Amino acid sequence: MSDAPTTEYDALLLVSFGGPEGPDDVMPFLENVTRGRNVPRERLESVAEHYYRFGGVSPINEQCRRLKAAIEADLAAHSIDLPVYWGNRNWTPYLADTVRQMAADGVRRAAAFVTSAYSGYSTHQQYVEDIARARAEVPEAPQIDKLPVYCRRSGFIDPFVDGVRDALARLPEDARLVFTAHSVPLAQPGRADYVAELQDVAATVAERAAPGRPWTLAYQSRSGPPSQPWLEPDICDHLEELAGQGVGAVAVVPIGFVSDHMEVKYDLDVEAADKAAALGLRFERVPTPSADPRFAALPRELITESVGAAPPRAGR
Ligand SMILES: CC1=C(CCC(=O)O)c2cc3nc(cc4[nH]c(cc5[nH]c(cc1n2)c(C)c5CCC(=O)O)c(CCC(=O)O)c4C)C(CCC(=O)O)=C3C
Ligand SMILES: [Fe+2]
Repeated sequence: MSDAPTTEYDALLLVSFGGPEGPDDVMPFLENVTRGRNVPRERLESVAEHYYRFGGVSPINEQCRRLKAAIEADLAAHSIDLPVYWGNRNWTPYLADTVRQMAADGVRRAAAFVTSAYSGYSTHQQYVEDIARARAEVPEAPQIDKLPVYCRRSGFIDPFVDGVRDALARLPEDARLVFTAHSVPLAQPGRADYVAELQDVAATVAERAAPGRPWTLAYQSRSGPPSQPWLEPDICDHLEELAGQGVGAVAVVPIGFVSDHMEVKYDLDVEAADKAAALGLRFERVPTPSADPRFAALPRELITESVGAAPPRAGR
């Protein structure tokens, strides 16, 4: 036994959504994501096209590899000896396989950092359920605690603040800020908490990066049957409305995402950017936190706080 203070955790598990890594992965991935969900066939086919346009490769896995490396670098810089594992809900490396490996390595209790910052069903509870399902598949699975929702933490907010300042510096004085997040059905459990957090994050980023500048919150990437109401306004409809009001430039801030997922690369960088061009709107898309060292420090900060003591030092 060492005298160093110990954490209750003996591993960190990075949990993400998962995405295809080639054209043959696209349909099986989409089937994994939508199993038991009410997503129309036409929607699946058009989303498949978004992936094919990028060679069937989602940016999310490379983002996870970079984030994992940045988290490892942060832990090492703080002399914290905690192995980092990575598992996905919907594609390889699957959560259950990672949990099996953790059990084989003797991990007893892990903290989970998920690549989604907010409360709500799609953004929080679904991750908790999928972690539980993966554990149920593995004999002697370690205990896995999801770390708290972190959307209000500076490690998440600060990179957006910097990005907004940079984007506005490239745009005319009257540019508007448009925050955007993934839409969800109005009936989805936890929707009110999700929206309240988004409004709070948007207000905080706007106030810090551009006090007094008008801003709005829009939604993107709607799916589900058209009869079902989802959070609005849609970003493209909203751009049209702004152009109609005489606005000439927008900085679009994807606060609903931690990295450049396909929803950012296609729904914003292609679809919304094309829409803006057609409307004669100047358009800048602000970067996501991605592998920013401030963001990569969050797992360590959250673990340290949850334990109320310093994590173990290397070489214990
Ligand atoms: C709130 C939210 C986030 C943000 C929080 C978080 O980051 O987790 C998010 C992230 C993501 N969603 C992703 C992909 C997909 N989501 C789908 C479908 C859906 N998303 C929903 C919500 C969210 N989704 C909902 C309510 C549905 C309807 C079906 C259902 O209720 O489940 C579908 C099916 C096709 C379609 O319907 O669009 C796909 C392919 C990827 C990977 C992207 C990549 O490859 O880079 C990521 C990061
Ligand atoms: Fe999604």
